[in-house]
Amino acid sequence: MALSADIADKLRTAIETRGEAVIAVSGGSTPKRLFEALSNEALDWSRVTVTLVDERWVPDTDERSNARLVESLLLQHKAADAEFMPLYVEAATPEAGIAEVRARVGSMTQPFDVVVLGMGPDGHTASFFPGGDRLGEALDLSNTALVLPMRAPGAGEPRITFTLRELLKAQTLYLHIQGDDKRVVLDQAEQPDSQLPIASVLRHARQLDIYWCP
Ligand SMILES: O=C1O[C@H](COP(=O)(O)O)[C@@H](O)[C@H](O)[C@H]1O
Repeated sequence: MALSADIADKLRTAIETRGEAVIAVSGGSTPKRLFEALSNEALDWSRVTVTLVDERWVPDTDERSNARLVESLLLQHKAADAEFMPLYVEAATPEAGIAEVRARVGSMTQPFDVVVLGMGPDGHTASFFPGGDRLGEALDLSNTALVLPMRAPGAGEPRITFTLRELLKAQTLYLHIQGDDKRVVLDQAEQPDSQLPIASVLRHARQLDIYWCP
């Protein structure tokens, strides 16, 4: 509830200042209650664009789709008027669809006003997975690509993900995690020699607000 209220404030401020707001959210299981709360926040959702920080390469008819989660829980109630920019396009692989996705995400106002990252128990965030085939590229702060395909042993499907450089540009960056196990992973990531992907966010973020709940 606190994170939802905080995000809503940031979106309202962006709308007052620029006439629009852009938010990139994570998928997975953690954001469900956040999305339900956020979808009931009073603000001019018709001026808000919602996208994802990463996506599993499946259509939104698939239960694993992050877009499906956003559509079913966030783009409801007061937030039903928001515009959604999904990262999946109809192509057999993320490599085949990347040009279309790049054109789509390039049309959004950047930097984003709000980015909400999650974190998996393996220390991945967005689709920056340990052992990912393009992990180095995705975390390289000199890489100007907006999005990249990603494949990793622990990822299940092929993925598409915004790069770290793009996500760190956000006006407000949040990390949203739940449970004692993830708190332990976060503690590990805070060690100076940590190789966990989330450690790159902790090291390089100008500002990061961490929201944790049991
Ligand atoms: O696969 C993904 O996992 C992470 C973490 O998800 P959770 O189920 O542990 O909350 C998520 O942040 C990311 O967006 C998603 O694609």
